[in-house]
Amino acid sequence: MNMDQLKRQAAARALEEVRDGMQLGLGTGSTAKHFVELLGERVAAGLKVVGVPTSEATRADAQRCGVPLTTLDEIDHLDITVDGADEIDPELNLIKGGGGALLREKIVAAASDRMIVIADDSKWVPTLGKFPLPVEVIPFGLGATRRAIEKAFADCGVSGQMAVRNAKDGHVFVTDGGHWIVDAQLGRIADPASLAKALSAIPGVVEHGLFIGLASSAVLAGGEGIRVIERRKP
Ligand SMILES: O=C(CO)[C@H](O)[C@H](O)COP(=O)(O)O
Repeated sequence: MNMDQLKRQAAARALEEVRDGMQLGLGTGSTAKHFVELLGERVAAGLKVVGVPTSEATRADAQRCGVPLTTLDEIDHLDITVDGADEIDPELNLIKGGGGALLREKIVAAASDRMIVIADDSKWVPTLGKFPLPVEVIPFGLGATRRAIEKAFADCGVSGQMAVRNAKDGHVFVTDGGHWIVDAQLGRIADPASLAKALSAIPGVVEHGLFIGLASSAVLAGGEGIRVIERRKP
């Protein structure tokens, strides 16, 4: 089974948790796209749900698949968000933002009763950090923000190269919110919760890709089948 089939399997398993009448957060990325497509098939067959997309790309996919959409201004909570991840550790802390949608993804996940992470099992890691950590920043004052980020890294015992993300056309990648992303190659993040806190305190940082304590469960599809991992209660 190839990677894409594994992603679809994980998405199909998460879909089993969806019930009639639910309000859903719709993630971003290739795995989340499978979920939106499968959800669209269920909607066509009569399932009643509404979704809040975490990016303009997912909005377009959901519209194409016939999934009714709403906003977090029109409803007061979401039952489940289903989203992918770039890395998942055994505490179900995540690195997200490889697709650049981390800000809306975090807002939507935080507004949800449950967040189900769907992935092929290559995303499962003992410690976060091999995947470059995305930090969404305001372009104004970027030099000062970068220095503050470097200090936060040093205070948290990590270091690594940072680069402003470019889009495929070679221009700076601009998020749906009009911000830039700095990707940081940290290698190993021993204490992701402390780093998340330190980054959140920097004025020019809009959001970062560390999702701490947000995921309720992870559905991992691999060659041996599907594993569902529930987050341990604190
Ligand atoms: O965080 C994300 C987008 O901002 C994605 O969920 C993450 O990058 C995983 O993507 P994929 O399912 O394509 O591997």
